[in-house]
Parts: sequence; C-alpha cells; structure tokens
Amino acid sequence: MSFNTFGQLFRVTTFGESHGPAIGGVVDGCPPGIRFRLEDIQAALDRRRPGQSRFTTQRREPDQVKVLSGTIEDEDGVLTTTGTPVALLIENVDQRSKDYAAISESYRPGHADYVYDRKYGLRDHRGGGRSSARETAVRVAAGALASRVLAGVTVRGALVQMGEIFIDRSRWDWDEIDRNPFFCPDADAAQAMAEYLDAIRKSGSSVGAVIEIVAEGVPPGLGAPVYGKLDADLAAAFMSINAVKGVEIGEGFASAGLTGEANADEMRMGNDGSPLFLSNHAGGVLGGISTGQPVVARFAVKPTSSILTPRQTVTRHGENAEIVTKGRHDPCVGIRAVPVGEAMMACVLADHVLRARAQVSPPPAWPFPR
Ligand SMILES: C=C(O[C@@H]1CC(C(=O)O)=C[C@@H](OP(=O)(O)O)[C@H]1O)C(=O)O
Repeated sequence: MSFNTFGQLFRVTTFGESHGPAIGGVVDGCPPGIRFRLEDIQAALDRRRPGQSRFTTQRREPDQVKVLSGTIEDEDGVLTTTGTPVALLIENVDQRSKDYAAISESYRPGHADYVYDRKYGLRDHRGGGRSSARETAVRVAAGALASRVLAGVTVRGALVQMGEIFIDRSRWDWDEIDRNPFFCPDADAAQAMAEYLDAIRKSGSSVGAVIEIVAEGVPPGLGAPVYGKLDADLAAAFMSINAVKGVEIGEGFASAGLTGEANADEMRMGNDGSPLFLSNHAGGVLGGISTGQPVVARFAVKPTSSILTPRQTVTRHGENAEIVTKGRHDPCVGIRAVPVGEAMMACVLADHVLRARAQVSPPPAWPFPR
C-alpha cells in the first residue's frame, strides 16, 4: 500500500505541504541514460506556476526546481539519469499563513478540511497542506522527466470548458493554447472566458473546468486486459489530482448514448501497413490496451472551495458557524490543471512503457503470416 506514491516501475513519490518549507518528490525506476536539461523541467514548471495572470492565485512562487540525485551532469549542463532515484526539490517562498488563522477552527464547505480532521484528528491549518494545488508542482517536474522516457510520444492538454463556457471544437487550434492565459484551444472561447472569469473573480466566487489531454504517437500494446488497464491507471492518475471529480476516456459518458454501429471505430488497412481507424470513440484504448490511436482523456475540476461568499459550516468543536475564506486563491484552479494533466498522462504512459518492456519485449511483429 502506498499513500503518496503512484506508478509501478516509473514510480513517483511526492512530499510537502503548501505552507511547509518545501515540496518535492522522488522518481524511482527512471531508466538510466535519459538525457535532459534542468531548463526542460523548469519550462514545464513555468507553465503551471502561480501568479502569472490575474486569473490565477497571486501567490508568488518561482517554483525553482533542484535535482538532488540520480543524475550526472556533463560540462554542457546536460543531465543523464543513472538509474538511481531522482530527487526533486522546490522551495516554498511565499507562504502567508495568517490568511488561514481565521478559518483554522472551521471547515470550508467543499474542501478537504473536514475529512482531514475526521481521519487524522488534526490538520496542517497553515494552508491547504497536502490537499493544496501546490502539491501538483512536483507532478509536473516528474512528468517532464517521464516525457523524456517517452520517445516519439507527444502529450498535450487544453482547457475545453470553464463553468458555463464551452469551446467550439471546429475552432480547435493547438497553437492557440500558448496565446491565452487559459490553455484554451479556441480563441473566441478564450475571450469569452476572460470576461466571464473576471466577473467570477471580482465577486469572490469560483468556477470549475474540464481539461482534455491527448497523447499522440503512443504505440499499440501498452496496458493489460484486466487489473493493469491503461485507462484505469489514467483514471486513477487524473482523479488523484486535487479538486478532480470526474474522468472520461474517449467518448466517456457519452458512449452510453451511442448505438453499437456509431461507437464502433471501423478499421481499414492503411498505406503504411498499419490499420487505420476511421474514428476514435475508444480514446485510444480497447480492453485496457492502447490501440496506437491518440489516447484521449478528459477530467473535471471542481470550483475552488476557498471563496469569499459567506457559507454555512461547522467548527471542529461541533458548533454551527459561517465561513468566509480570504487569501490568494485561484478563481478557476482548472486552468493550471492543464500542465498537471499532461504530466500525469506522461507519467502513466512512461510507467506502462516500462511494464510492456518487462513483459513483452520486443512486441510481436504484426501482421501475422497466414
Ligand atoms: C501556491 C499554489 O497554489 C495555491 C493553491 C491553493 C489551494 O488551496 O489549492 C491555495 C493558494 O495557496 P495558499 O495555500 O498559500 O493559500 C494557492 O496559491 C501553487 O499551485 O503553487
């Protein structure tokens, strides 16, 4: 059993609280000989970092990562993994715990405060502790390393819904996600989101979001039929992100409304000797095993529960109370969940690449002779 670790062979453990001195993690099982620069990891972290627009928390964290072990550095600054645990450390520098003094005895409705007390009998009331979005920084650092293990695989994510605003998929442009502060692939929807979120933010409220993660170049054959399903591990990985309340693979819940004909991803032989799927309702996974099509997953992030609107609650001493949560909170924490989702996809795929390598390496040559 593990409380703070995920993955079987590419194994990530995280530690640290939002208001402790640092957060960090250990990636165990990373193969030797993986080359990267610290800047590669930093660039990934910079996409998630707080305080980069008026639409995210104003807490100023540089999220400077240190690699403490598991690599050797050459004179050009290239780090090569040695096969030993890679330890990553990010210092917290902008904690403001006094914001939390006013709510240390009460529970934010919709937040993990209450269940921490019920489970452990105490909680780190200086901030969100382990249930803070701060924890996700380490996942992003681990994901950057995982993406180096995934040669030929591209993992990208986008915000496809914010509260009541949906993107128009016919306007999807991957280049757009770096041009607006929402990682939104639809420029028009991004404009509408800016207006919408400004109003939400000014009223002290918050909204949820849906994030879509797409991995292209995934080879067929990752995953296993029953207990080692690739999609089950993806679902667990996305669900482990703080504030995530739902996960879909491919058509997801909408597949319940399709007929067998509509849902069938028909197959023809392509010119390159590989089968061509005529659609991808499966989201790149059939029977828990990757098909070679893009792996497509979506997850829903709930509205941030730290809001200024007074809410009814109870205290840890069993009294009725009212709570107002001040401080520096994201009006839509789903925005910064986009790089986190990409990281979780990369970590799960890297883990399954290693698992496939352990069981069936090399994979059988296809097609089979008659
Ligand atoms: C610092 C980050 O986000 C934080 C996520 C968060 C929360 O409750 O989730 C609350 C805020 O922090 P604090 O605990 O200081 O109030 C955010 O700023 C980060 O993501 O790096």
